[in-house]
This record gives sequence, structure tokens and C-alpha cells, in this order.
Amino acid sequence: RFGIEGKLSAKDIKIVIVVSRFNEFINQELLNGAVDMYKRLGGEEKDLMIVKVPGAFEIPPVCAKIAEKGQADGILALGTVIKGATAHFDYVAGSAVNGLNRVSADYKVPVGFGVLTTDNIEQAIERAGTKAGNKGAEAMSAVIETVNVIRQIA
Ligand SMILES: O=c1[nH]c(NC[C@H](O)[C@H](O)[C@H](O)CO)c([N+](=O)[O-])c(=O)[nH]1
Repeated sequence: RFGIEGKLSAKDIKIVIVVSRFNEFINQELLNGAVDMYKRLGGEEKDLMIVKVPGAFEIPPVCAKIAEKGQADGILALGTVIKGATAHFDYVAGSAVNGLNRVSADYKVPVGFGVLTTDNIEQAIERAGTKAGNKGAEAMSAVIETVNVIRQIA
């Protein structure tokens, strides 16, 4: 059998969004875009849960717990890491992406990567619903599609 691809349908797909508060001016827009996309793809309120954490560094462990308890068909991680004066950016951004890769691999659960890692605030705003689109909406679409792919393989 060849040609597996995932439909862009959120029907009966349980999604948990884990969103961080740090840079919440941006993250609120990523969340708005993600929720809007979920509804547009036919997702229902009852199948969507939103979990807030302090910063991007705390996203992976919470995603791991959600995945371990089998509470979601797909997980969407939303956050914004903006390069500041310190090297903190590298550690936070690196730990977020490495941590999420582990969750996805360890629990075989699709994880949408909606964590912005930008050099400055302008770039973050561009990706949170202005000229470069909305990374939250894009990542939601990607995780929905991937859940539908996985369902055909299992
Ligand atoms: O989500 C972010 N957390 C950030 N730091 C906080 C980090 O995620 C943890 O919450 C904190 O270190 C406490 O564990 C950021 N910076 O420091 O720049 C950032 O840009 N984005």
C-alpha cells in the first residue's frame, strides 16, 4: 500500500496545547491562531485542552506527562524564545526543541513545534499573525495532519 497522507481534519482528534507565559504578548496570538485552526479543521471544544507553563524550558516535561498518560492524540507546543543579551536563549531554545523531540520519539505521539526562536521581537511578531503568518496555526495544522498519518500506519 503506498501513498499514505494525512487529511486536514481535526474530527475526533484530542489535542493538548502546552503554551508558555514568557513573552505572552506573542504567545497569546500563537494560541489564538492554533485554536482558530483547530476549529476550522472541525475540532470540537471538548477535545481541546490548553495547559499553561512558565517558560519554554518547562514545556517538554509537561508534554511528556501528558503523553505518558495517553491523554492526547497530538500535542502542540507553543512558546517564544527571543535572543536576548545572554546565552540563555541558546540553552532555552535548545532544551525546548531537544526535549520535544524526546517526547515525540519516546511516546510515539505527534508533537507540533510552535515554539518561535527568533533574534528579535520583530521576527516574533511577524510569525504570530502578521506578514510571516501564524506559527501557532501552522503547527496545529501540521500536528493534525500527522495524527491522521499515524492513524493510517498503526
Ligand atoms: O519561553 C522563554 N523562556 C525564557 N526563559 C525562561 C525559561 O523558559 C524558564 O521558564 C526559566 O529558566 C525558569 O525555569 C526565555 N528567555 O530567558 O529569554 C525566552 O525567551 N522564552
